Amino acid sequence: MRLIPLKNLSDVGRWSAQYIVNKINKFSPTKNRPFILGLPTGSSPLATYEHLIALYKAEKVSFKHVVTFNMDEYVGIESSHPESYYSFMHNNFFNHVNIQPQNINLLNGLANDLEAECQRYEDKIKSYGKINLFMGGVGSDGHIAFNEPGSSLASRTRIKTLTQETRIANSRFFGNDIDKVPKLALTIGVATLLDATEVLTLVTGRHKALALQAAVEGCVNHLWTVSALQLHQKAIIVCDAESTMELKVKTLKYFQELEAEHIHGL
Ligand SMILES: N[C@@H]1[C@@H](O)[C@H](O)[C@@H](COP(=O)(O)O)O[C@@H]1O
Repeated sequence: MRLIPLKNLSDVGRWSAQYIVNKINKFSPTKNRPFILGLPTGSSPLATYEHLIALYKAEKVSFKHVVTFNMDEYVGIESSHPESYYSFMHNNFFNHVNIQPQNINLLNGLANDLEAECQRYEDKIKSYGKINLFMGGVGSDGHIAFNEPGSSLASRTRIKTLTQETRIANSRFFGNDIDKVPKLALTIGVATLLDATEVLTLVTGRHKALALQAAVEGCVNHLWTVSALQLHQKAIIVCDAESTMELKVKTLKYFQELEAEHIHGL
């Protein structure tokens, strides 16, 4: 695991966006060999999307041959609902870059057969081989995508019941009314995420400090699904200073020293 401790959310956004752009450019994607990028929603990636859009506008990157797969979607709300992950992604990223609509993949939380929809998604990911880079965030309870505490670390894309903690956290997007927050979601599984060639996780804010501790210092454990990143060959966590509050001084110093020595830059 590589831990990149930075100062604040803006630095996390800038670093992660530049990392993604470098990966896309190095890959030199074409129509027949697109770059496959996994994406999250939430507050954590907003700065990253802003920087990605700025880099696109500065002609430092093209998304023409990038295919995206989002991590998750609520069940039961229209894609046109302002808080659907479909709306979030279009408003905050897709509408501002040159991605081709047919290259955008999102789970359909209104599908008649939700299980078939999850299988379709897994099959579509597999049809591309591997996701080259999956960016994600983490919930304050350590969930990745919507893999809530107790999710199987071998899980695949499926329907999940959201915990009270997640619904309370996400009620800020629904006028602080928990009754308006969907109770179910479709989400990629932990194993789906771990299949990606690289996983880039963004962790910011003091309320994520226990989740970061579980990810870096804890045991691999299904109650903190983010800890499964320890099983991945190429996991990078980019975090701000606030989120490191629960890490041992020694742990933080170790990763800071490693990064200072890092000779490959980004
Ligand atoms: N399903 C999403 C996760 O993918 C996200 O990582 C988490 C944290 O969101 P935020 O970045 O807003 O703290 O919230 C939701 O539960």
